[in-house]
Amino acid sequence: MAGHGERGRRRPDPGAVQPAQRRGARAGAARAAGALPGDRRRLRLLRGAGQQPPAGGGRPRPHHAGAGDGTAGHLAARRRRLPRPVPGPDDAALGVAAGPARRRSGHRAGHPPRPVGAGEPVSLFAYLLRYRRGAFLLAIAAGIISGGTGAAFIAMVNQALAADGRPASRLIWGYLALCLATLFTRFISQALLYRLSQGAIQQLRRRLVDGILGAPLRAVEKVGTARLNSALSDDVVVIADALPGLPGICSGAAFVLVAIAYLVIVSPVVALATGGTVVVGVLLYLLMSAAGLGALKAAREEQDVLFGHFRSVTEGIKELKLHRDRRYALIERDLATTATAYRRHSIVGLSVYEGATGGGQAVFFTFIGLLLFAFPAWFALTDRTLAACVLILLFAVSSLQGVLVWFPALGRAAVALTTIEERLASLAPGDGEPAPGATARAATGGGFAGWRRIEFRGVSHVYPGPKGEEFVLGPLDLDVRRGEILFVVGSNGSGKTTLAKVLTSLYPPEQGVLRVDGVAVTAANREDYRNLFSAVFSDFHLFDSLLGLPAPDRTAKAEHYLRRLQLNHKVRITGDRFSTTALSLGQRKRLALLVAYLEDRDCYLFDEWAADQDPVFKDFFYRELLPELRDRDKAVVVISHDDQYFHAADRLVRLEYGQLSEGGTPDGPAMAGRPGVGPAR
Ligand SMILES: Nc1ncnc2c1ncn2[C@@H]1O[C@H](COP(=O)(O)OP(=O)(O)OP(=O)(O)O)[C@@H](O)[C@H]1O
Repeated sequence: MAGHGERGRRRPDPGAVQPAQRRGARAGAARAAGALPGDRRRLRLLRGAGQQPPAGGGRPRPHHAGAGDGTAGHLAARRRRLPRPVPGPDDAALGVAAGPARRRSGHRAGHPPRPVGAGEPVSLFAYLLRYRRGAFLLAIAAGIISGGTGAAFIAMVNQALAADGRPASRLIWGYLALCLATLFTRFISQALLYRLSQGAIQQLRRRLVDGILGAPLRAVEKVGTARLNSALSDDVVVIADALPGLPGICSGAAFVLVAIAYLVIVSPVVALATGGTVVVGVLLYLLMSAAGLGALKAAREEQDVLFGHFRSVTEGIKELKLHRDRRYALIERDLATTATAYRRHSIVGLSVYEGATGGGQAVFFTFIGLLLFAFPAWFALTDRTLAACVLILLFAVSSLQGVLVWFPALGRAAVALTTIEERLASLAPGDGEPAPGATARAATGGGFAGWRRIEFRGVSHVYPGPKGEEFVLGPLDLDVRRGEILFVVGSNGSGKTTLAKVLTSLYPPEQGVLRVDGVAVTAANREDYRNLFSAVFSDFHLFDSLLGLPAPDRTAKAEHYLRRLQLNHKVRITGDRFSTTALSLGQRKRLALLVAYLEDRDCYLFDEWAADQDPVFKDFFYRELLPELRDRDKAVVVISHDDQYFHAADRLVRLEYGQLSEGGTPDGPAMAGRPGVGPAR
């Protein structure tokens, strides 16, 4: 889009994103922690079988680190510039806190957690607690009981071993009851936590989708699709991968606690020493894992950069195949550098986590050694007490191992959650942006039925640019009328597409007013206003079905237009689905035009639609299709570089450097000598 239009009106932008910030933002995306293929397969199998990895031996899937995108200050600064939304009734109902990341959502599965500050880590436990406090506490309680019964089970084994002669029937029945209680509570805890965590994942995805759809287009453009895709697909998966660890963590921790409690009965001095050892082990673990978390965050920051390179590989495959040096530079320099940095941070992060886990275990084994070899000399412990203590501690260590092994996955999940919260925070809901679930009245164009004229008065839009410069569209005065074909022409980068986005109110005017028959377009009626338009932008997206179009006679109409657009030999419509969208660019644009026809809105906007059509169809478009729409009393706005068809316009306006030329009279060089181009009517 860069063109000499950029040289247009520039002025310093105090809030402009500076190059350093941009670099930070780019660098501030990432994934960490490379997965071991064997581990992935194993965990998938376990999950498929509805199991969790075995305590102690089970290893969570090492996946990606999640983390802040490394642009905490940048995001925080951006958030500060964004308007603070006013809490809506939905929010109150959902218990959503007012704040930058507050969502308006019809999704009722629990309360979206409060937004967090940039970089503030969000633990999975805290997230689930805020998501469904009651259910989560219940699941934790069941996990604790399950762990507790496990420890009681050990106590009973110990008693049975210590019993002289035949064990009492009370012990046998107690043993059976404990077996059942352990199995039952473990199942309940796991089932509850799986249910809860899957709901939380669904809600997280929904919050992201709602966040994207509820944010102003500019905010979404600024965050960038690569980062949003990475959050939607990758970060959510990282979190999902850590969730199966929760039941085992709860029961394992409970096991250790109950084991210590039992030790109090067996030997208070050993229990006290064990408690002290646990505190030392946990402190050591926390100290070491903090360093690991830092490395995982750094790896997560590399992830978005890496994803950007992957996108270059898939989307730029033709250019890369045709140019050896470019391919070499991308693969061997950019991609390799980022991949190496990502791998280095991941290895450091995961190794430190593993080291922390090993450190915790080492502390325990040292303690067991002390117990075996030093305690008998220091304290009066019988052989039987010593054996009982060692047995309990060995089980406790194995249980602890099962807990600690999940901690790297929890660390990555915390980083991923933080990243998602940061993305959501930078997608603050826009004033007048629709609640994503809203449909009905808006789809009909609502309050503007029977309108005749759209007016721009002093409308402007500013893109912050590099080095504090910016592109300014406007201030513009312009009318768009029904039953009229309006051409918007101008050189590359002069602001035509930007004007189209302002006209459709995808960019609400930053200054000036947009009116329909004298009624100002505001946040309250913006959704109705947008639904006046059918648009085919130059970077249009073609859905593979007639998504959202009313069913009555839809297929018959679609088939009619397929014939008119000469697509009937390529595409069929079954139900509401196109048989294919694997078409040439020109054909895809025709299919997008078909969808626009079926929408049957009052105002049609075509952004360089004909640019990819063959001469015959181009002629058909300008000479037949456009006049037909006008005759159906549609307002038709055509952005075009096809100067040989400018005569098809009823009125033509020219944009240069973001400014409309006087009166919209076509008098530029491209118009010289063209017939049929006249002044504004
Ligand atoms: N998302 C964006 N963020 C920042 N600047 C942008 C963005 N989109 C466009 N611009 C800048 O705004 C100016 C106008 O762009 P626009 O796409 O409106 O031009 P155009 O007239 O449609 O160009 P073309 O004829 O090449 O399609 C350009 O200088 C471009 O660099």
